[in-house]
Amino acid sequence: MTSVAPVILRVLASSHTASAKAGEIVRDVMAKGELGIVEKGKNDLQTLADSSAQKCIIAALTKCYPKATIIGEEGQLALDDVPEEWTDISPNDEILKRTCPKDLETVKEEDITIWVDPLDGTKEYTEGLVGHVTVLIGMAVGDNAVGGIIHQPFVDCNGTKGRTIWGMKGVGLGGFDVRQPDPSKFILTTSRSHSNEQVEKALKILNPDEVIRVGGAGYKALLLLEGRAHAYVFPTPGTKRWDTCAPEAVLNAVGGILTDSKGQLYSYDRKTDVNNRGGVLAAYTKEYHDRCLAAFNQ
Ligand SMILES: Nc1ncnc2c1ncn2[C@@H]1O[C@H](COP(=O)(O)OS(=O)(=O)O)[C@@H](OP(=O)(O)O)[C@H]1O
Ligand SMILES: [Mg+2]
Ligand SMILES: [Mg+2]
Ligand SMILES: [Mg+2]
Repeated sequence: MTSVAPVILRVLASSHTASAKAGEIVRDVMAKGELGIVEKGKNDLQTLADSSAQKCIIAALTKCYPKATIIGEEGQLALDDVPEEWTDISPNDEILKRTCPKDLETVKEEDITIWVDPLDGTKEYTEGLVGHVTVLIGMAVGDNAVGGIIHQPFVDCNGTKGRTIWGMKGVGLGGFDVRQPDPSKFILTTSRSHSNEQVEKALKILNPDEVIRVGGAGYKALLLLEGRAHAYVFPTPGTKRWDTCAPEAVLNAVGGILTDSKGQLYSYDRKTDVNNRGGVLAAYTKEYHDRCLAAFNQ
């Protein structure tokens, strides 16, 4: 009899495939050109791609893991019109072959909370800045973000459309080569479309050599892992738990950190308030996270 991988690894492996399917949907909506933009709130958009990609991910993961809790940015969407092929996913083999960390081996399906942001960087998507767009699927056990997928629908990888980066603490990172940032520089990344006075004040205090303004929490986390920025700074409310769960887990997989702007970890428990009220401060290394905290506390 072949042994079955622990459920947390299987959820990560299935999420890998679901994110790629969602990415295909995001590309298809863009190719058809009918985005169906609706304004959910102030400077907060939803398109047909956001809702369709969420339906795909939630329908697929619910089918495989009915006892897990799944929370999606776009709320409760009816799943009765989801085409069969959107849910016909097989888990990623490379992830299934990995050794599960001891402390996650006994996690049960019902202990897992899955945070889904079907399209991170919607504002940028509607403006054609598709390189900023990611599909985010984060896995939490109790308060902790333990696994994450960051899928880039518009980045090609080895001849296939879309690139999927995955991470799990104690397992590592896949789909991406991390690079250290230039130690002689200090480069920050922040929001392109949701900045405000508080953010600009913090950037001034940190006095960076450069500020890279891009869309999406997922894309900003990738800039950290690519060594293009030293810290992700957004010291104001706006992002939600589905924006940060996957980026936090992926950063954690290689020793990175994501907290609020005071250095406090967020809880990803299913019952938590979804708002990241304390903002976001993230870095690939503790050194740069500490440097920002020290500057804020002066
Ligand atoms: N003020 C405000 N109001 C509503 N929503 C907000 C706000 N600030 C950030 N966000 C959401 O956070 C996601 C990332 O946005 P940004 O890249 O602009 O900013 S951030 O620096 O990552 O916070 C992005 O998520 P998606 O909705 O998934 O695209 C934003 O909608
Ligand atoms: Mg949104
Ligand atoms: Mg988002
Ligand atoms: Mg979104």
